[in-house]
Amino acid sequence: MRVAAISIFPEMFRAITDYGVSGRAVSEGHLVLDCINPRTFTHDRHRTVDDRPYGGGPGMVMKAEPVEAAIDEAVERVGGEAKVICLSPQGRVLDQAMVESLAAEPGLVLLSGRYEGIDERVLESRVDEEISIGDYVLSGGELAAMVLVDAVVRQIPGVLGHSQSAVEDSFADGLLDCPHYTRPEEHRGSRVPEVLLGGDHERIRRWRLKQSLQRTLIRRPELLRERELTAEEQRLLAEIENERPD
Ligand SMILES: NC(=O)c1ccc(N[C@@H]2CC[C@@H](O)C2)nc1
Repeated sequence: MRVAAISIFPEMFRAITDYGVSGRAVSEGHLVLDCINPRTFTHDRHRTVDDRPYGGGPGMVMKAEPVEAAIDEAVERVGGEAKVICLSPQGRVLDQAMVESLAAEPGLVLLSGRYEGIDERVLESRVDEEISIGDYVLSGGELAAMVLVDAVVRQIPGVLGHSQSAVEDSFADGLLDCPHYTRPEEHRGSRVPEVLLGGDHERIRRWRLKQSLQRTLIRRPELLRERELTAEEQRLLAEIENERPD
């Protein structure tokens, strides 16, 4: 997948190109991430990318010209067919379904604003979609862009080894993840659940599914309302309801 990130702080993206799963995706060629700085497309001595807001008010606004020139360069780098996304609190909130659909795109241009935002004429004319990673304000779109790239890159075949299949990711099946344990069996007086110490894989699978259902019911019940439940999941939920303290 080819991604072009537009930001006045391109170095920030080392956080995903130089580490972990996304870093390996880059080194193995599953992900190509170009960073493009609007400042490159300024022509004044101070390389100005921002200016005061019409109508007054605090802060500065990113000028349309340098950002649009950066978008042109980004679309070319990505190879023409690119979805141009701006990260902002005004966007549709990212969820796993959107992540999976973005992973199917041939190329993405991710626009990260700073200051109070980007001149609206850029959003109107050059941005296909605004996406938010949640209902809170950040100082810039870069961290949101990196969250999106990390989630999307996990969906690319070959990025996660068999041992980490994205299919088993908690949100992949619409449930919260089950608890995880590793050695030692007893830690500060707390023991690993016995079922996990045995070798009965079917019993372990069922226990993990029940744990995921229980956690989802307790912490995020709205996720269950949206989800088709298998017969087995319905049975396990009934068991959970019967076991719940009154
Ligand atoms: N929740 C989010 O995804 C989000 C994205 C961007 C952002 N802040 C930038 C700074 C200026 C403007 O471009 C938007 N805050 C929150």
